[in-house]
Amino acid sequence: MSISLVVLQGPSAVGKSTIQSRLGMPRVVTWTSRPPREGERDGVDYCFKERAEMQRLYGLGQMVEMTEYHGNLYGTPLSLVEEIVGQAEIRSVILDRVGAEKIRQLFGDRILLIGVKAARADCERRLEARGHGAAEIGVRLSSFEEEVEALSDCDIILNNTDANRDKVDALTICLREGLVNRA
Ligand SMILES: Nc1nc2c(ncn2[C@@H]2O[C@H](COP(=O)(O)OP(=O)(O)O)[C@@H](O)[C@H]2O)c(=O)[nH]1
Ligand SMILES: Nc1ncnc2c1ncn2[C@@H]1O[C@H](COP(=O)(O)OP(=O)(O)O)[C@@H](O)[C@H]1O
Repeated sequence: MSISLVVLQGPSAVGKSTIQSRLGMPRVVTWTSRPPREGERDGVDYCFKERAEMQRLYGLGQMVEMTEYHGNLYGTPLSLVEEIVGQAEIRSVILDRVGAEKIRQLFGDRILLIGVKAARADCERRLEARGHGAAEIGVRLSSFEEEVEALSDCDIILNNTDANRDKVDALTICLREGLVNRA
């Protein structure tokens, strides 16, 4: 087994970014038309792009995949995939189900697809703490159940509830050590 890319998938606020940062692997920074949240930096959290530019590049075949998620575009430009192929180091990326499926088609067994879930009530609390209002939380969690169901295609599912935090931390470290030592 030789993994090139770890993909994290799951509903809003289940803890994908938290787990990604604990994995400690270089991150693939994808593109979005969503405006940056407070504290997010262009080129670090996402490359923040105009919707029209993303659509134009998609039309030119320069995006490997692109998806509309709750009113915003998210996508992976071809250049990022070329970067992954050219590097020995394992990278990580956060994608929704559409992106994960496409990347799996391209990378086959070279991806490890980690599904992340949590209790809906935990996610609501986390989104509230992140400063989202009730309407925004409603939108972000409107596809919660379908997104959790879609995780059945993942290689591993981490149940990142508030109560499981320490367990998930420990598992994430095991995963990192196992993957990096095998690379
Ligand atoms: N297909 C695809 N999905 C992406 C990409 N980047 C991010 N996403 C997904 O977009 C969704 C929304 O991300 P974001 O707006 O950061 O909200 P959050 O999940 O609440 O932190 C998440 O489910 C991500 O998995 C991408 O390049 N391609
Ligand atoms: N197991 C956990 N228990 C409690 N809070 C958590 C847990 N995992 C993540 N969080 C917190 O939940 C919030 C959302 O996590 P984040 O990683 O940004 O989610 P996502 O990337 O899936 O939207 C953050 O404030 C994070 O610190």
